[in-house]
Formats: sequence, structure tokens, C-alpha cells
Amino acid sequence: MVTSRVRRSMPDDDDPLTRAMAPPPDETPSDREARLQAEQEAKKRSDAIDEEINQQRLAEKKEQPPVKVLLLGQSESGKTTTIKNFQLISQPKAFRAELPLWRAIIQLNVTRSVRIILDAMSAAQATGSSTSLASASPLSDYSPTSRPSSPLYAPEPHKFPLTPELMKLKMRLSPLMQVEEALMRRLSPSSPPESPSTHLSPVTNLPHPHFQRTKEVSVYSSLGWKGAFVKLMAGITRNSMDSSQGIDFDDPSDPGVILHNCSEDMIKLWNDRDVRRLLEKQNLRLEDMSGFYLDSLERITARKYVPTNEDIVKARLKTIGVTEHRFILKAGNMLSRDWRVFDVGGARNLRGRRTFSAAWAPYFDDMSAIIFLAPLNCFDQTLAEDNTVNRLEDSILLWRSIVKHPLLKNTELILFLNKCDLLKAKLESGVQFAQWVVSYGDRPNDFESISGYMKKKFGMIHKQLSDHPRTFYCHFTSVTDLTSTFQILENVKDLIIRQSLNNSHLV
Ligand SMILES: Nc1nc2c(ncn2[C@@H]2O[C@H](COP(=O)(O)OP(=O)(O)OP(=O)(O)O)[C@@H](O)[C@H]2O)c(=O)[nH]1
Ligand SMILES: [Mg+2]
Repeated sequence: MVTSRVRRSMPDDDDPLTRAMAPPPDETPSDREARLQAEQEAKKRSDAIDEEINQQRLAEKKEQPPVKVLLLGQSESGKTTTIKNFQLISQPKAFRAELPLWRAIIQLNVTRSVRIILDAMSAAQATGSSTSLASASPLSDYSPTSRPSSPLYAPEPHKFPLTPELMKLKMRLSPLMQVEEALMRRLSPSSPPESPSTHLSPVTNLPHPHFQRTKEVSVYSSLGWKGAFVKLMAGITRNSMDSSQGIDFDDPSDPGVILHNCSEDMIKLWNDRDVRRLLEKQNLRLEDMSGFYLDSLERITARKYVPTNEDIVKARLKTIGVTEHRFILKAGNMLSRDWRVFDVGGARNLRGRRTFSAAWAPYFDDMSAIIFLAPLNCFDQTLAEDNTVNRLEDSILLWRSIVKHPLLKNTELILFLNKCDLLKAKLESGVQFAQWVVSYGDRPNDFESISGYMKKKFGMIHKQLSDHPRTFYCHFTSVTDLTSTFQILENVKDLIIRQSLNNSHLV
């Protein structure tokens, strides 16, 4: 009664449709019963139709094989970062549910960056203890004519007198190294030593043996380590826990406490002019390295720091092995489809000059598409696995082997020329592309010319080595940029679905 009175006073009574649907004002009780019965019948029919449509959709979906996509590219090319973009599109809630985990990884990334600086300071203090690096074997197209100052050909660490103030900073920051260990324990809570779910692996793309003890965290993706971490965190339930985020800000053993206490010193260290000069002399471009957050220290070391989606996407966790990710994705106005996206670890055991890991080939068989990531900023860097191999050259060799692989002759290849943001920053800082890629000659040292040149190189290989003519799909990407990557993945989804429909009609 109350409801109808209220509704009568609502302005939508003026709506002609509402007036037409309203029962007649002189409706008798038997008319009303008949009307309600008719409405019930109509609803039943409508529900039955909906159910039929649903069943039809399910049946159609069952008939459709899953769309399978394999992400390939050298280590640190951005494969896992691309997966995170897929997750954000299709499972944003699940993505946020892993917040505590990513917060720990980000903290670990920060401690690693600081450790690199502290190690550089120690190396600078040491006298005469350094040995020179193995030099890269010159290659006609991707090697410098003269050896510029770069990580490939790093000089001995310079003797560098540290001011008393810097010495004090260094001492005050030493607790951070324990934080690193604590975070590692947290991230590999129950793994037996012979099959670690996360482990420290040496970072070898740093320019000098002094830095070889700097570790990078990696993950054997198949071992369910995320589950173990989340369980560990769930075991720590306190009143102080922020229930919506799953982060316990008042946990005294939270590494965030020490990070917060060291915050001011870390900021001072990173902004110190002498430290910057030292890093430059040691050819250490931390901005170019994976998991770089030093420009956001104040925010990231805040006591109540909660990572943003952008922070999570930037977090660096090296992959080992192959992980299958399942998504339900919709392309355009087509029906949703099951997608299986495979993320592989790109680091290879380079014996001799092998171009790609045999470990990837078993996944080539029935892929709908391959997304191949080639970072463009890395023309002056070497592989972490082998500091005699130029990264850009390695990407090109890898691309060649994928394009001509017989099992992939009918697979769509989609090229992401990635890390465009870092390429732009590097060129703006004055690094000369032609010093590394000799064939580039005296063309302009700007992003448009260089990216266009590289697209042509990759495109030429695609044309020459494909078994039969196929379309060259290429995107310039910065996969840490969520907005542009969202658009690109929309296009890629559309393309892959259309191609897989075409192929299934051909069969
Ligand atoms: N600035 C910037 N950073 C990027 C971009 N793509 C990836 N990264 C960063 O580079 C690092 C390595 O990226 P990952 O996605 O872990 O690389 P991966 O190919 O999965 O590497 P592996 O697991 O070792 O095979 C991460 O810290 C990313 O945040 C990019 O386009 N721009
Ligand atoms: Mg990875």
C-alpha cells in the first residue's frame, strides 16, 4: 500500500509507458487475479527463452576451442607485464586480491636498487681489486665502431672518495640488506630447497663483477607460490589489518617498517649529486633497470603504502618455466571465449650462440597466435645470461628463429616493439643509437626515425623468412602504460579472434 502510494506520487507516473502498463483504476478482484496469472505466464515464457539463449551460448562456447596465445621474447622484454595487462582487463578483482604479494615484490625491487647503489659505492672505495670484463665479440651490424662508455664495455670502477656524509648514509642504510633477506623468506615461505618457488638468482647484466652479488628475485611460476604467500598472509590476521587490502600495516615484522624508517636516507642517497656522478661513471642507468621505483620513494615507503595498478604492473619478478593463464575475454560484439595465455621465462641457458630455448617449442603446436616482445631501448645492453651478447641483436635472432619455425608457419605473429618510453628517455639523454647499430649510419637520433628503422628490420625478416606471405602485425608499445596497452590489446584480441574464426571455417 505504502509503496503504491509513494509510487503514485513519483514523477514517472507522467511517463506514457508507465500509464499504459498500470492496471485499470476500476479493476475488479477477479480481473486482478487473471492479470497477475497472465503476467506470471509471460514471465515464465520470457525466462524459458532466456534460458534457451544461455544454453545455446554455452553450447556454442563449448564447440569453440580455446584461443591460445604464447608470449615470447628475451628475459625482461615485458611478457609478464603484458600478462598483467590481460589480468587487469578480464579479472580486475583477482588482480587487486594479490596486492599484499605485489607490495612485497615492490619493496624487494626498491631494496635491490639501493643495494646496487651501495655496491657501487663499495666498489668505488675498493682499490685495485677489480678485474676487467669479458669483452663482446664484435658483430657487423649491432656493435659499436669504437667502444663507447656503456655497460657492455664498462671500465674498472673508479676510485671515488666518499664524503663523510655519504659514508654515514651508507651505514645507516645497511639494515635494508636484512629487509631484503626477510622479504625473500616471506616470498618463499614453504618451499623445499631443491624446488624453490622463489629464489635469488644473480643479476649478471651489471657492468662489473663487484655487482655480481646483487640478486634478483625469480619465480618458478608453476609451483603455486602465490597461493603459499597469500596463505601465509592470511595466517596473520590482526585487528590492525586493513581488511579491504589484506595488508597488516602494524605488523612489527613488516619490512615496510624499516623501509619507512630508512625513507629519508634513501631519498638523500638517490638525490645525491656525487652518487649520481658515481653511477654515471660506472655506467649504471638504474632508470633503465627492471623494477625501478627510486623516483617514487616517498610514496612507496609511506607507512600505509598501498600499490596502485601502475605500481603492480611495473613490479619485476623474473619468470622461470611456463605458466598458463586462463581468461574469459570478449572481442568486439562477439561471444566471450576462453583464452589460454602462456607466459614463459625468457632467460636462456646460452651455450654457444643458441638462438632460442628448445623448451619453448613444445608449446608451438596449436597456438592461435604468438605475441613476440622485442624491447627497443636495449640496443646498448647485454643479456643477463651472457654479457657478450647484445640484447637487440639477440631479439632479432630470436625473431628470425620464430618467423621461420616450421611449426609456426600458419600461426599469427604479432610483434610488440616494446619499452618505447625507455627508448625515448635514453635518446633524450643523449645516447647515440648509431654508435651501437652501425648500419643506422647518420640518420637522425630521434624516436620516430629509430623506431621506424627497427620496424622495417623486423618486417623485412618477417617477409623474407615466412613460409608463405602473411600479414606483418607490429605495435609500438610501452606495456607499463595501462591506457595505451588496453587499446592495443583490444585490437590484438579482435585480430586473433577473427583469424581463429577464419581458420576454423577453412578446416
Ligand atoms: N618503462 C617500461 N618498463 C617496462 C616495459 N615493459 C616491461 N617493463 C619492465 O621491465 C621489467 C621486466 O619485465 P617482465 O614483464 O618481467 O619481463 P619478462 O619478459 O617477463 O622477463 P622474464 O620473466 O625474465 O622472461 C619489469 O620491471 C617491467 O615493469 C615498458 O614498456 N616500459
Ligand atoms: Mg616474466
